Order: sequence, then C-alpha cells, then structure tokens
Amino acid sequence: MALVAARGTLLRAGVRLGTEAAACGRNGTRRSASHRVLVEPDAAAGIATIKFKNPPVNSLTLEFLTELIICLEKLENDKTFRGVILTSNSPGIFSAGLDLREMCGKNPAHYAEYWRAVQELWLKLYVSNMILVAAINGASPAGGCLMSLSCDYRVLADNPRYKVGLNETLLGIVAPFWFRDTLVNTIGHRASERALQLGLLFPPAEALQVGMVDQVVPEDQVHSTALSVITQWLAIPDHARQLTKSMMRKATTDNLIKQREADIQNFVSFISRDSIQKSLQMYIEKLKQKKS
Ligand SMILES: CCCCCCCCCCCC/C=C/CC(=O)SCCNC(=O)CCNC(=O)[C@H](O)C(C)(C)COP(=O)(O)OP(=O)(O)OC[C@H]1O[C@@H](n2cnc3c(N)ncnc32)[C@H](O)[C@@H]1OP(=O)(O)O
Repeated sequence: MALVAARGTLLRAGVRLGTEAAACGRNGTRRSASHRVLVEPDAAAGIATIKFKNPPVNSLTLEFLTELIICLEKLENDKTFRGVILTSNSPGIFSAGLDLREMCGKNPAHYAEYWRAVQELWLKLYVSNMILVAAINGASPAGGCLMSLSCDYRVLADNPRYKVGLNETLLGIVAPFWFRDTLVNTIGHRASERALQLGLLFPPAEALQVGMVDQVVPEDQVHSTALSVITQWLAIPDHARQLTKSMMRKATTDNLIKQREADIQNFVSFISRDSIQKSLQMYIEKLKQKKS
C-alpha cells in the first residue's frame, strides 16, 4: 500500500517510472537516473551504489524519498544485487536530513503523506535483506544520520566538517521513538540519551569513539573501504546473515508497524503546532543568515 502511495506521489511529481526503472536495472554498465537517485550497478559483483543527487544538500524532500523507496524496492526484488552502498553524489554533504520546507507551512494531509514516506524509507532500509553500507562523504545531521544508522555498516570520511548525529532538539523538535530506538540499538542507551537530549553532532573521531560510525578513513578512500567491507560481508551465506539481521532488528520495526497510523497522527499534530512551526521557521532563517 505504501508503495502504491509512493508511486502516486512520483506520478504526481511527473517522474517517469520507465527511466527510474532502467536506472535500477541489472545491466553491469554505469547508468544513471534522470532525477534524484543515481544507481551504479555492478551486476558481476552483485553490488549497486546508490548516489543521492538532490541539490543543494540532499534533503529528504517527498519526491527524493519516493524515488529512494522505489529504487530500494527494485534492488531488493532483483536477486542480482546482494549489497548496496549508499553515498552522496555531492561530496561535502551526505544528506541534510528531512527537508525543513516539507514540514513548514503545509497542510495536515501533506504532513501525513510526508511522514508516511519517511517511515517507509526507514522500514525499507532497516530490515533490508541486502547488505547496506553507508559511505558517508559529507555532513549528515538528523534524518541523514538516521539513514546511515539504518545501514549495516558506516564508513565516514575524515573531515572535521562532516559531523553526524541526531540534532533534532537543536531545532526545537523531538526525534520520534523509532529514531531513538535505531540510535540505542547502535550506540547503547546512555550514549543515546546524552546525544539525543543535547542534539549532538559528532565530528569523525568522536563519532567513531561513540560508535555512530564503524570506520573513519581518508576522504578518497570512503568508497573503496565501503566496497571492501561489503565484499567481506558478501562471503557470509545470505540466508544465515539475513535471518540474523531480522532477529536483531525486526522487533524494532514491528514496534513502528503496529502503531504506524498513531505515529503519523502524532507527527501531524506535533508539527502543526504554532510553536513548532515558529521554531522551524527560525531555524530556516538562521541557515539563510549563516550565508550573509
Ligand atoms: C511525547 C511527545 C513526542 C512527540 C513526538 C512527535 C513526533 C515529532 C517528530 C518530529 C521530528 C521530525 C524529525 C526531523 C529530522 C530531521 O531530519 S530535521 C532536519 C535537520 N537538518 C538539519 O538540521 C540540517 C540543517 N542544514 C545544515 O546544517 C547545513 O545546511 C548543512 C551542514 C547540511 C550544509 O551546510 P552548507 O553547505 O553550508 O549549506 P547551507 O548554506 O547551510 O544550505 C544550502 C541551502 O540548503 C538549505 N537547507 C539546508 N538544510 C536543509 C534541510 N534540512 N531542509 C531544507 N533545506 C535545507 C539551506 O536553507 C540553504 O537554502 P538557501 O540556499 O538559503 O535557500
């Protein structure tokens, strides 16, 4: 049902599914989608690289989310691909997280549609049967960080500007329980409590120390490191690895699935509050002023 809704959004946005489908095809040669998600398949290796291309900062607009969801679903259903690297097509920014403009000045129906798509992307990533490795080649706050936390392994480029973390409280908003659970599953309860309350954004060395990422490497080695990690993981029999992943993660996704509609309603009423809208507007303004 979520995929049908996602396709509806894409079609309304004028995205041609034929083009997108071709981009996720099994051909071994380099192909690219004409929109926000580039896919570089390596059929012989069973690996595809997904590159985010939603300028200026790869924020998760509804259209970008929808393209990512459909792309992941196509790769998941194509047994050629057992591993995927997620990275940015614009080194410097992995993803700025949820698109602030999707959460500001819109109507409740829009917020509900948007939040359902955010949930769907997380569900697709967190319990994917494929091996997912995040090659984090840029800043990755909030929803950008959640995407990487939902992968099986994270490689971060060693650049002090590339901070990662769930900084929601700095915007005056609250990370929902499934963001929290994803973080707790990765770095533990105490470190998550501190990171979430303070909205901490960790530079590479700290991110490694706290466990937000698994490896920090020189910037020009991020992709090759991700590739060698995925190759190691590919050596494990799929059925055993997949069942183990499901055993570790399914309870977390089930928790959202069983209260998905309530979570959407919570989001809509929270984000629609005047005080929250004001906080978001001020934050957007602050980002603008940073430039001048
Ligand atoms: C018990 C009660 C509980 C109730 C719970 C209910 C549930 C409620 C849940 C609500 C939670 C919602 C969760 C949200 C998670 C998120 O992801 S929120 C988004 C957080 N993102 C950020 O904070 C990132 C902000 N951006 C930056 O820090 C920087 O832009 C950057 C480091 C990513 C890049 O810096 P730089 O290269 O210097 O670019 P800029 O000049 O800053 O930006 C360029 C351009 O992009 C715009 N922009 C940046 N980020 C976003 C974004 N996230 N969305 C939309 N647009 C963005 C920025 O404004 C600039 O635009 P202009 O060129 O000025 O037009």
